[in-house]
Amino acid sequence: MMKQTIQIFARVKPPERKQQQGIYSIDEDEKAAPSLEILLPRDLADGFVNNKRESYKFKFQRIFDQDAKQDIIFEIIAKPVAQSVLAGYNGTIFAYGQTGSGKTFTITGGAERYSDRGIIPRTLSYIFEQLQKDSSKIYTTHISYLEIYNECGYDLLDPRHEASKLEDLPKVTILEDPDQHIHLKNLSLHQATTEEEALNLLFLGDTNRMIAETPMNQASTRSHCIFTVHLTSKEPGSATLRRAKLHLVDLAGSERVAKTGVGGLLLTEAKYINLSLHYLEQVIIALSEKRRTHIPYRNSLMTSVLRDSLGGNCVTTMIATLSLEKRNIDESISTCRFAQRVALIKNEAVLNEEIDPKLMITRLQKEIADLKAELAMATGEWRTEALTEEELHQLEKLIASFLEDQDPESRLEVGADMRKIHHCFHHFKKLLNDKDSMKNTVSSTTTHQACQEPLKDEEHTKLRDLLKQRDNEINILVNMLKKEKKKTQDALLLSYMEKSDARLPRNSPFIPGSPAAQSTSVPSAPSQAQDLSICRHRSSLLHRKTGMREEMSLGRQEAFEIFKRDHADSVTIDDNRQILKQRFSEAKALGESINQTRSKIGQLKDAITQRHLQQVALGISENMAPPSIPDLQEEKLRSQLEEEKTRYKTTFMRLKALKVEIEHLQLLMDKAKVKLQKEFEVWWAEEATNLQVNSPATNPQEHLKPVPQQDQPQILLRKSSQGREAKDGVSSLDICYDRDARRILPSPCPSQHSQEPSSSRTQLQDSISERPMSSIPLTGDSQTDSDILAFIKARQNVLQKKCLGSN
Ligand SMILES: Nc1ncnc2c1ncn2[C@@H]1O[C@H](COP(=O)(O)OP(=O)(O)OP(=O)(O)O)[C@@H](O)[C@H]1O
Repeated sequence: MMKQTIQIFARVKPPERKQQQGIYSIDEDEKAAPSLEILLPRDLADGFVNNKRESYKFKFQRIFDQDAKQDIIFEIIAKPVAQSVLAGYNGTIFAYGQTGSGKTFTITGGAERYSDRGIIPRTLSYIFEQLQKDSSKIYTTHISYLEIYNECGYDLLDPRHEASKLEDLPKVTILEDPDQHIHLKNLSLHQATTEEEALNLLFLGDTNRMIAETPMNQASTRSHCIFTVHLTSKEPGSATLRRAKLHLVDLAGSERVAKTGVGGLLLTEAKYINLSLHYLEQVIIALSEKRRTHIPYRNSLMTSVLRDSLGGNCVTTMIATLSLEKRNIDESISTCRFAQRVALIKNEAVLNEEIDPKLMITRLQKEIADLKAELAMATGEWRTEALTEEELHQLEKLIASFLEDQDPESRLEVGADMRKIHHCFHHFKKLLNDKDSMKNTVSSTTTHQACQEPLKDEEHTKLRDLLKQRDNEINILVNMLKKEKKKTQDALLLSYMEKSDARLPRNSPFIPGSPAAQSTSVPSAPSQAQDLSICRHRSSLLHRKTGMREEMSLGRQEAFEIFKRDHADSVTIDDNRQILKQRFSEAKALGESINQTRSKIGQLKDAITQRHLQQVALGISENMAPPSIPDLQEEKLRSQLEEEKTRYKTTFMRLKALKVEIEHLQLLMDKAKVKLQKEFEVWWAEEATNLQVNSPATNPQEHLKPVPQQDQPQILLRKSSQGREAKDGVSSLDICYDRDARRILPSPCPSQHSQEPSSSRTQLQDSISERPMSSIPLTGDSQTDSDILAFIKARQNVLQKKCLGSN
């Protein structure tokens, strides 16, 4: 049992603006625990009713200042909890703090850089690495991802997320068994056999969360997310199962309704925006007060789910995230106060062991059968019916293994069944008789041989050499067999890589035929299948949920391209694309180096075998026994072989790590793309509605009105995919909503995108950019019209920005 209070850590986020001096200080010198002192600026301190304090001091297990990197956070905070979980204890890490203080950054990680990955991906990586190392147990890992929004639970990994709105999905509800254990109905568990599979599940959940969010409902700041790793372990042959859960929790923003600031009531009476957090606070208060017996866990879904983590069977850690700027001082003090209360809560973590019911039943059945037989013997009621075929077969097997067993202490256990005991005696009698008759035959043969001439010494040596030669041949054959086996494994791996990495760029080091593909270990068949299905699921999700670019009309695609180019995230996507390219070429180089090392190893092995054969052959031809000291040249070859093997191992590990990084970067890029496309869809819908409402041309009659030639930018709608012809009155080709649009539409100011100056084009562009939207003739087809308007708007926005930028 591990008795421990909840560990509390603080992490200060780097400021968005220039650092304000003197708002806080960290005292690391204090021996027991470092302390964080928050200093109230004079103007704020005066505002606190009945409170002239100018500073507040809080103790934490450890305080991480602004420059603390994600790897340190993992090492100090998450790794010990992960280690407890691997040992069979439950673990929880939760981040608590106001909106924007860095909870998601700490728990999941930043969306930009690989080095920014947070506690979840790093913990997954660590856990799978440890599982791989430990062959003494059989482990099974499952993942679940729960979101609690407005006191309702949603399964972020529910495949129906694709097709349904959040509200339409079945809610996750609590079931409590008679032992007061909590079970969650409608929360799916997904097996993950590798780190990559687990990361894909994390990505799926995050994407589902992002997609369900609307501008009206910024769920990410108001919802709680609980990513859980369920780990089961068992020693081979044992009936005892160990189950442990690791909850990684990103809570909603902890800000309060009454952000009174100077006004006063703050810190004591202010109410949480979030009901679940309010109930969480009540549970924490109840737990931290010694005399309280009733803890109101049942009040909310979140406190019910986290029941074990708070005052129960769990190793729990809290990270207080702080955005220590002047405007956030009140919230920061609240967060620290909350943490101090949490630190008083004692948990008792126990190993969660249970007996595998199937194995237990078999064991008990056997025990019952044995006891029945013993009873029958004791009461003299022997069973008289003949042993069945199956029973006889089992008995023969038992006898055979008993006879084969070299251990003199071994026993033949047949239970208290006289029929079986009799059968054993019969068997042994028969064996004894057979042995006697064999002895007679053998002794007559040996007498006959003894009469023959004794074998000559020379013949002995020859036979011995022949034996050695055969040994060598066998060795060579075994090596050949090993090589063939390796080739088959490589072929399997290639086909796996071919499927799973079909989305990697052409120069991917993991594509079939590339060196790296031949050197990675072969994943198990079920894992491949699941992996592939997750990848497919991920990309289909990307397309379906975000309006699918291939389904966009051409105008909309064009507008999307402009929107994308102008979006702040496009820089991140481009940066990551560059890094990804670099990583690919690094991986390619590593793959090539691995391939070279592999062939070198093969050559060295061949050379060693040859050298060995030569030595043996020499011995045979010169009729000499092989030398007892090792051959020097062979020794040299062997040490070279060892060096190459070490090089192979190191390069292979580097390639493996690089592959994880590449996968992660791809996930980040996918995520950024989903976000971008989602934002575009929102913008598009808004713009189309606004423009259609404002534009007189939305009147179906309006577009038929003749427009004076000189006033009118003439528009040709060439929807090539539909083969639709240009409409009357809008027939000359000035603006074209196809792939050539950017070539035909010039910018009003010189830009990188339009390098061909043309006076007529400039005129045209001027007329478009200056013209109110309402004067642009439309087609009457609402879909097409919204394409036109949104496109022109997007284009104008970009052009205006560019002009501003260049002026
Ligand atoms: N330690 C840090 N280093 C660098 N950037 C950080 C750090 N912490 C947070 N950020 C950045 O600050 C912004 C807000 O952080 P984050 O989204 O993690 O806050 P949050 O507390 O989860 O907010 P919410 O309650 O809205 O979910 C993000 O852009 C994030 O990348």
